[in-house]
Amino acid sequence: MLSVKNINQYYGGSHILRDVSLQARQGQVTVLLGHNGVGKTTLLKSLMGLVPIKTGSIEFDGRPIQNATPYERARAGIGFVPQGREIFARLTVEENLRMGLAYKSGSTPIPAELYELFPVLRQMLGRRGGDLSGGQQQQLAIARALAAKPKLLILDEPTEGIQPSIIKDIGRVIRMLADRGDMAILLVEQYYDFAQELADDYLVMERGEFIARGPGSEMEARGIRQLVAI
Ligand SMILES: Nc1ncnc2c1ncn2[C@@H]1O[C@H](COP(=O)(O)OP(=O)(O)OP(=O)(O)O)[C@@H](O)[C@H]1O
Repeated sequence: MLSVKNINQYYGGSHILRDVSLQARQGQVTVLLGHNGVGKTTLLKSLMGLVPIKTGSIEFDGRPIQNATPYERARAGIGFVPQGREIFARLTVEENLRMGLAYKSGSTPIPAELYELFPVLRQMLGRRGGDLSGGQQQQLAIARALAAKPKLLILDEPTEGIQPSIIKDIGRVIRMLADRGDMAILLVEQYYDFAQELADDYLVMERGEFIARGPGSEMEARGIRQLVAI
């Protein structure tokens, strides 16, 4: 589904991503862990085309996309839930969901399934995004990314600052989407228990490189909890 090979990225003279390679497969949750500032968000932004890469290739659905614009990548089927959610505070919940369909034709309906995944959104359709709680905004950000039915869903720290009951709901949705088998999920996460529970595969980044990777079932035995502990 997603195949990334030897990406190198720089901010000015700082070498941020160093020969990063990874795969995200359909029906699986690939979890990326690492301390603050190691380059996780930069990697996700590189995958979305929001920051340029110097070298390396990104293949999605069998096609190279490393030169495509963010818009083209979204259109190709990549949904992105950014760190901090980036909800449009002055737009309603419904308008925020419609933004997820912005590149589709005007008559494309908001999939009803989104309200089954996140029932709270249906009750709040007319409310402004900025008036939602942090957890509700996170659910809205995920639903907005799902509106266009992506084949790859990328999430950047969806549990950050969110209360435990909503974290559980979000975890359930991520697992369910992966188990359905038609979507690949790439999850950046610092909350170890959440990451371990969801991971089919894991990657650990340090200073722009992967220092550990393997099946999620082996995370505990391989001491990944200690490796990423703050
Ligand atoms: N726009 C930018 N210009 C210059 N340097 C940047 C920029 N954005 C990030 N950096 C630097 O690149 C490095 C990687 O940052 P990045 O945000 O990718 O890390 P991260 O692993 O996602 O951290 P966090 O968990 O805190 O979000 C950091 O040293 C950061 O200071």
